[in-house]
Amino acid sequence: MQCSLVSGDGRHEPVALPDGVPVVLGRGPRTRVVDKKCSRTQVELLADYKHRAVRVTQRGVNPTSVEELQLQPGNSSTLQEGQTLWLVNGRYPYTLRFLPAPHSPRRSLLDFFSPKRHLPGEGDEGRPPKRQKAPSPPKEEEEDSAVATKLRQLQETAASAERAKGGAPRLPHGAALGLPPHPRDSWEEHGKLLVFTKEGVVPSAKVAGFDLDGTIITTKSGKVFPTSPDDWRILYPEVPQKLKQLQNEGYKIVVFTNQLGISRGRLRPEVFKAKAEAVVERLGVPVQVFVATGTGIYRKPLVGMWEYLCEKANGAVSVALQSSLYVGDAAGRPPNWAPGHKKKDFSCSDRLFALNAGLLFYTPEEFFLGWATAPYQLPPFDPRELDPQGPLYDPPDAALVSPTPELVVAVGFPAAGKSTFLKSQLVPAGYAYANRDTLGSWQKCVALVAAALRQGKSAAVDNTNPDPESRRRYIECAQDAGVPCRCFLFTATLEQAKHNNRFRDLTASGHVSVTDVVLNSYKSKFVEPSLSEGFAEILRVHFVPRFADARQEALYRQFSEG
Ligand SMILES: Nc1ncnc2c1ncn2[C@@H]1O[C@H](COP(=O)(O)OP(=O)(O)OP(=O)(O)O)[C@@H](O)[C@H]1O
Repeated sequence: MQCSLVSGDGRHEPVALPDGVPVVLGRGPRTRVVDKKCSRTQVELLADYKHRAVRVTQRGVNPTSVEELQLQPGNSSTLQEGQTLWLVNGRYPYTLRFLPAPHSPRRSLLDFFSPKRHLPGEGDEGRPPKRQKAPSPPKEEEEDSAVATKLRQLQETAASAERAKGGAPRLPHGAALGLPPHPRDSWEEHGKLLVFTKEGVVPSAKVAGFDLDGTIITTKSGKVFPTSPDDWRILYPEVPQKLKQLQNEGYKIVVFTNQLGISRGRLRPEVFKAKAEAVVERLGVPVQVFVATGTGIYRKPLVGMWEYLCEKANGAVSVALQSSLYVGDAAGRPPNWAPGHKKKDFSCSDRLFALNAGLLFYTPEEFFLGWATAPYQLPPFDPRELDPQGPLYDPPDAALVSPTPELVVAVGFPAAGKSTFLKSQLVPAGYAYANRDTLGSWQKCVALVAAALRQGKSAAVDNTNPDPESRRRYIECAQDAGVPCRCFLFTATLEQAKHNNRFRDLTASGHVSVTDVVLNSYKSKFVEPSLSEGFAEILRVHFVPRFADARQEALYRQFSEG
């Protein structure tokens, strides 16, 4: 199981709350709270997985609240799923997310952000679910930034004007706050990200995001891929009208599109830019377009484009996750998902992008045509479900480290986590370490291991060792030295290894990226290790997630490929 605290105004990534481990939260880079009224150690949170709740203890001077209940310094209360925690002075809302959800291991994040699925246009003019009412407002505030203070005052004035009119407080839209619309069409480039902002785009707390191909447009030719730059048409006649309606309701309209062809040299950036501008022109509403031109953090389903929007391309207006939405056709729908729709979706990356970001998700047919929710499948490996409290290895009564000399031979997929585990568990206990990637050949590994055993030391071999032949060299080494040889079988699956490999590429550890060919070759060569090969014991080593910091965890917990 996994528990995290989700920022209700999307200020930062969810914070993991391990079972029974106190986590202290307050002002600082982790929460991006700069308000001096919030202590750096404002609250202590203690997750209780058994009861799916979190004990909240106020450590700061100013009040933390759970729903309407204001705490005092040193006081505690229990935060349940569905309730809101306000970090200080009725500001900075958070909700809890436990995964997997009860009775539904595959329940999506959408359920946590919107208890009832809610299609815009269904009898309520597309308004988002009602927001929680904040407890008493802050008395006086000091922010590091005068601009942020001014903006917040404007936002609060706009909200109270709405309240005075008797309506529910509306979320800030730049126009209502007096922010000027974007003055002219512009393109910006940030590494593998292109951003187009149409004249008239205004920042807003409510964002309606859309994929481009297969969602807003399709090909005129009927082919899967466009045959020329002008081979496109609007997918459904309802699209422009629906976007106009969203604009009138105060949504900022944003397109997020993957265009890997640009970095692969198959699509010239100028050609794509001209097409994007023509599509926006045809839609007739101001749109901001984010284009991921290569692999990396900007490519959906990773949320780099979304974060860029929230942090750098929405003026100073904070995006409200619960009131925003995302529409895309890569939704993981199986074959025959609706009459006349025989083909399964080519991927699930749009749905996963929304899941990663914590956004409400709709397919184009659900959103533009009002169709019922279609069935879908998520990928077999779900990085959100890894349990940091899970067992490290089986059988649990085995010793991880031997008090007498031995040889440990690893077996597992590339990127299964072998090096990380052996270096953190065995090397600190004095084991010599042999790895073919660094030494250059298996012969050198054998030599290193033999020398260590001769000196009366233990040793560990960190190679994939998929078959008996690759393992036999080391077993014989141990037999020659008269010490036992154990096998550590890393249980991470192919899908997880692929995810780890992408994570390793993104975190720039200096390791050479492993291709799918290499991963699949391990799978085809793999023969389950057996005691009959000469092993004294076989330990099954599980992947128990451990992260250097919350940012690494936030990245790892995202679905990384559709
Ligand atoms: N317990 C863990 N928690 C979180 N991340 C991990 C853990 N173990 C490994 N990783 C990450 O997974 C990626 C792959 O891990 P590692 O390099 O240890 O795998 P490996 O099996 O040694 O790979 P290779 O055989 O290709 O050398 C790395 O980015 C690493 O940081």
